Amino acid sequence: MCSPTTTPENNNDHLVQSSDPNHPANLIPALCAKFWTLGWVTGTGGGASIRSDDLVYLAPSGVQKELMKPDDIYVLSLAAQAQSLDKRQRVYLRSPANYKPSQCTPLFLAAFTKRNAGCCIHTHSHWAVLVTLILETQGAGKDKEFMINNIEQIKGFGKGFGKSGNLGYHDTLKIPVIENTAHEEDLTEFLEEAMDKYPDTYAVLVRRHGVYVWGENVHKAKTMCESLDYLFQLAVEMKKLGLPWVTDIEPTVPTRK
Ligand SMILES: CSCCC(=O)C(=O)COP(=O)(O)O
Ligand SMILES: [Zn+2]
Repeated sequence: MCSPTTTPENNNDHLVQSSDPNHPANLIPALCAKFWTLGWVTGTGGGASIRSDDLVYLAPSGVQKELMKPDDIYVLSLAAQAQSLDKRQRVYLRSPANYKPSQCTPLFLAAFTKRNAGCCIHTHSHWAVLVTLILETQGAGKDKEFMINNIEQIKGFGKGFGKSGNLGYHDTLKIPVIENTAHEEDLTEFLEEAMDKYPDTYAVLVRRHGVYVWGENVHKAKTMCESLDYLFQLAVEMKKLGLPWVTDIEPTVPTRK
């Protein structure tokens, strides 16, 4: 089914046709195929979206994300979307036939418009879900953010939107947690709220669901998503061993003789 802005005759197919493996229409299927092997996008859940200047590339909804082809990709213009009178109506430059756009679309758009991200990844990783379940057992108040420090992989994270450099080993990484909703789109207002409350965050956990991670470009979003998944898995194993996620190890200054 095409959106009102496209017809089968004018579906801007050229926007998803490129021999460049780094073109977003080629990269989204390639990334999702890799993410599927990690258990991040199995059973049609999860996905990824890429922004290139004004254009946003999106997957269809409910498809096996590891089997997607460039021809399945939706393309949306942020400028056209901003000018649209009805903000809930999406303005697609290209709509593949017989599909609906990903339910994650408004959440991806939040990362692009509020954080100027170039890529946003949504996973249903077991580790992300388990971390939110562990936090849930700690009760209201303590269940709204995941915190960890003094682990080398924390250096895989940027300091925050508009800031240069990465977090250090002794810095505490904080990832907000929002509650799940019956429909993915309804998460948007809570994701945006979490972005406002945690202006430096590059990720938001969704309880009993997964995680959204974004970055300035594909490389940075992927690096942070991988680092975060590593930390979530580590945190689950640490919990089993009774080890705390946050410790007050003092920074040591090496003395040279
Ligand atoms: C079993 S997946 C349920 C929907 C969801 O959480 C998700 O991330 C995938 O949504 P999409 O519309 O992209 O298939
Ligand atoms: Zn999801």
